[in-house]
Amino acid sequence: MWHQCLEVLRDEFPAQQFNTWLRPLQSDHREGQLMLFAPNRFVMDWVNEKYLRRIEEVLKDLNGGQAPRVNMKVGSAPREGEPVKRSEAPARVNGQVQEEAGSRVTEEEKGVAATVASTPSVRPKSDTQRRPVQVEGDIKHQSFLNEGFTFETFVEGKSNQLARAASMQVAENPGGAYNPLFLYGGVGLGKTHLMHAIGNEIVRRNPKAKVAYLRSERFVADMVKALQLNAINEFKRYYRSVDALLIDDIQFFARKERSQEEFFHTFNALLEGGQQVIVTCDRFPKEIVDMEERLKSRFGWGLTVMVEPPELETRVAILMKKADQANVKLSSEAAFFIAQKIRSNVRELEGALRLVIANAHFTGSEITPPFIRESLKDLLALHEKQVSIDNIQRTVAEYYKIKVADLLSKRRTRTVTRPRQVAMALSKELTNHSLPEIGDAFGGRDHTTVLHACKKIVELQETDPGIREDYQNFMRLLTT
Ligand SMILES: Nc1ncnc2c1ncn2[C@@H]1O[C@H](COP(=O)(O)OP(=O)(O)OP(=O)(O)O)[C@@H](O)[C@H]1O
Repeated sequence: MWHQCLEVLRDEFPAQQFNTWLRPLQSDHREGQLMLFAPNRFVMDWVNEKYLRRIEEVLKDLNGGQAPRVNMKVGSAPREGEPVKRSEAPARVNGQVQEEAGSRVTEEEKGVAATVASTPSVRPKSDTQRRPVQVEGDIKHQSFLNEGFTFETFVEGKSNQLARAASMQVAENPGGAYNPLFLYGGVGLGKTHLMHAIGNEIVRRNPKAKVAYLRSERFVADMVKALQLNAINEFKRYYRSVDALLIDDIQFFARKERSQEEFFHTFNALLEGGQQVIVTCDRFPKEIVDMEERLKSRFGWGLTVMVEPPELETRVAILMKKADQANVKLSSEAAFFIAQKIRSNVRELEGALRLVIANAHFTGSEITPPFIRESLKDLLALHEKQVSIDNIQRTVAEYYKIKVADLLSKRRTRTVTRPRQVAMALSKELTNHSLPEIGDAFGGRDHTTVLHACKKIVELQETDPGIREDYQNFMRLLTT
């Protein structure tokens, strides 16, 4: 019955919502009671609040008007014949992990140390006001939280609602239920902003809290330096002494084996001590290549949330807010015009607004759509040249003489699946969208389906000259 219920809900809710909240639920039906298992508390609370009523209604319909009792729990469903038990609570980590000599520092790690060490401190991404975080310990470097990156300055929209809510929860209860918090998504979408917002909020609530923010390069550089100076114990002590460790752009640890190992132990020690860990990454943990499995799986213990590209209304709201912060009057017509043209990410959106404001300032002009068009001429020309998933779908459908709707449909006949896989592989190669975003754009498919399609097409290009030729044709059609 739960599977039937899911089928009904799948048609009712947008794919993103369905995949985030409903699909991960597992069920166990016994003695007139349906137990739903959520992967973590956050999902459970959200489903309880937003979807449970509808779930009960659907179940009632499916059950001939009689509603089964529905309860929710954190954990996973017991297998056939197994008693119901609470599981999934992260197995506690042994803080006293045996730290053998382990991996050696790679040449790449040494290279990072050479470049990062020459910078005096961790540089925040923006030049706005910055505040040193209280840090102690023997490693004397500064780490900064950007004071301008707060929850108040973060504009909420559908695309970041969940990430914002989760971040807020962590800020209110660091080291609590959502540890670690893993924020992921494409470039310039606000992950760093949210991470700083959490740090700022933790310090606001508890001025004594020790919060360390750093990009992963800094961690690598500090570690290499500590090893060179025979000060690895100080390094460990420092990183393990913080109340919250915020590490930005963790994908940078790929191939840096010694850093991964060191981070793994730090991570375990912090979780064990009830200290909060927050990590950002440009992709879903399982998709990070050249990263140890044990580290990737540990990322998934707390809460993993995606920040998506903002939809039009959110882009407009962000522009209005940024203009307001800069004390510039921006009409909603002008904001709408920019938001419609710049769809890639918030950083570019901000850049475009800055350019328009500077131009208006120098020329004394009013910010109108024609003025914006002129100011952003070069940027817009570049955007128009970029390949979109939409464009890829249209081109592929036309080439194979099928409909775009077929590519997005659930149909699994060969005439449709192969073109669909080709279109997915092209989307991965030619656009900046992540695997989950591409999956979404193909009728709400899972990111693993996209990954499989990409691998399949690489394989086929080796073995099937027809596919190889098609793929090369598409590359030509789409990029010239
Ligand atoms: N929802 C939002 N409201 C207000 N500002 C935002 C929002 N999202 C992003 N920004 C702004 O966009 C800029 C880029 O955001 P940020 O640096 O946090 O992106 P990111 O996801 O960490 O990118 P990267 O992956 O490149 O590190 C920042 O100036 C940030 O303030």
